[in-house]
Amino acid sequence: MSYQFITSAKLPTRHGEFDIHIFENDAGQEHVMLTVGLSVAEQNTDAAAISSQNAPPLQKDETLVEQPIPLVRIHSECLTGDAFSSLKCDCGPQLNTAMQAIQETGYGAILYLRQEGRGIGLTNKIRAYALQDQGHDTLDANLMLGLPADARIYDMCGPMLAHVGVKAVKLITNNPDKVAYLAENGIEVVERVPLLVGVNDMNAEYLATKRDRMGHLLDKNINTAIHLNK
Ligand SMILES: Nc1nc2c(ncn2[C@@H]2O[C@H](COP(=O)(O)OP(=O)(O)OP(=O)(O)O)[C@@H](O)[C@H]2O)c(=O)[nH]1
Repeated sequence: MSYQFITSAKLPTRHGEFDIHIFENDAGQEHVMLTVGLSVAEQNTDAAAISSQNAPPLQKDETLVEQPIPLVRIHSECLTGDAFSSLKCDCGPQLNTAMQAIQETGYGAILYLRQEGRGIGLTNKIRAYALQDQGHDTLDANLMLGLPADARIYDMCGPMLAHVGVKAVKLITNNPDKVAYLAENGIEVVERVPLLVGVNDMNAEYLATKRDRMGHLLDKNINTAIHLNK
């Protein structure tokens, strides 16, 4: 699958102003990147394309100040959590906290990947929720539908980060798959920043299942974690 940068613009939010960049894959699926303090890598700008046709290659400026490592969140789409403030998961609070943290550092990105429901899509996620209403956990519900526990891929992250010249990150996640993907694809994860926010009575079991059955790096005491509920 190949991924193409399409367009970008400014996006003011209640957390501060981001640049929003749209990428599309061969199937026309759109992925989104929000950035703060990151510039489009020189080889990706129109100016660079023109200058490379007409001028000798640019020499690296030895006097350039080294940039800090950007704070990055790879976030999979969750319509119910991100838009409707669902209490069944921690997605909305995670997104908001990450956006705020990245604004505070002034240097980073959110990669918002359109793989709803861990990649099984919205309709199947709601089918899985119906099974969860009957008492099944988040993993078994997917399996009972004949679907993988997690159908996501992270292939788009490399090209998206390359667009803004990012080769090393501080990654906000509890999911070891994301760390492994980046490491296997030449993006250094200098630090994993854990994120446990928005814990409530309705999602504590969901988080415990992700910890106990899906390998997520979450503390033993999810129930006693600070309830930020941002
Ligand atoms: N199938 C299914 N998907 C869910 C359920 N609850 C949330 N999701 C989806 O799970 C995904 C969560 O993705 P992320 O926010 O990237 O989080 P993560 O993979 O748990 O890893 P972190 O980086 O630690 O947050 C989103 O695509 C949600 O739509 C559920 O019960 N079933």
